[in-house]
Amino acid sequence: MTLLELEGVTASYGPVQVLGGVSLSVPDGGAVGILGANGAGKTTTLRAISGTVRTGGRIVYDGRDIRGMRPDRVAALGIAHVPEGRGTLGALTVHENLRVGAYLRKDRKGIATDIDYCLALFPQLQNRIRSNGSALSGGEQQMLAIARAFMSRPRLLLLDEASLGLAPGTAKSVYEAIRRLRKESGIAMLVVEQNANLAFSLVDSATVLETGRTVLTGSSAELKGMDEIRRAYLGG
Ligand SMILES: Nc1ncnc2c1ncn2[C@@H]1O[C@H](COP(=O)(O)OP(=O)(O)OP(=O)(O)O)[C@@H](O)[C@H]1O
Repeated sequence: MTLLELEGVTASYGPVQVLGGVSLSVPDGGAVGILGANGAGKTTTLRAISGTVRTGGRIVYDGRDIRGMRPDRVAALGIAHVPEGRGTLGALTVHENLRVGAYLRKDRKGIATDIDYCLALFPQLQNRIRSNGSALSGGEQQMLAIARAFMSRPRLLLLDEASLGLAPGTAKSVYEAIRRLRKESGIAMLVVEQNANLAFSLVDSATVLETGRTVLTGSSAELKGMDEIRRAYLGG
């Protein structure tokens, strides 16, 4: 079953149109990547879904058109966005950040269980549980941002450049945790990732954007076998 479908999505910042026709679909429980050069519109595509940029076209999630919906309503439908730059709350502790992620939930027991799960998924956070978000390393902040998104128990996770600015070993372990989260939770994922090797370690298929338009979609295996993809994204 298709969980999310974008058809001919356009988006503008003020008078400047930056998406001219993005189409992609994410199966329920699937993981899909968005590839593209700097400025191709990857981040804006995620913003179009979460309702933080003005959009046209069709964005259908779980059978309903969510285009133009307010971000808080989109979130309440089960879409969690981990933005580029992470967006953890620096003045709150790790524990408080996790609780903020669960703000719409009422199941206290489930929340406590899920906090334990996050700390098992990201053991570094366990030692930092009373530290402020601002005191964490870049890698720990990224882990916290993902964990906080999980705390809302989303059906779809929008993940923007989770490896940005991290040392290669840290980026790798963050992606290992995301793969585990995917396997254990079944959350569908739409993933923007500059490091295509990391992206392909997680996603089943990907869409390639060029100047705000979808130009190619294929399974990870198909795309990795294409010369132009290897040259542009895989360094080979
Ligand atoms: N807030 C904004 N106001 C105006 N223009 C913007 C804004 N954010 C992005 N843009 C422009 O929109 C275009 C698409 O940007 P976007 O960030 O979606 O691309 P991207 O593929 O995610 O690239 P990157 O990898 O560099 O983040 C770019 O030309 C960018 O300069």
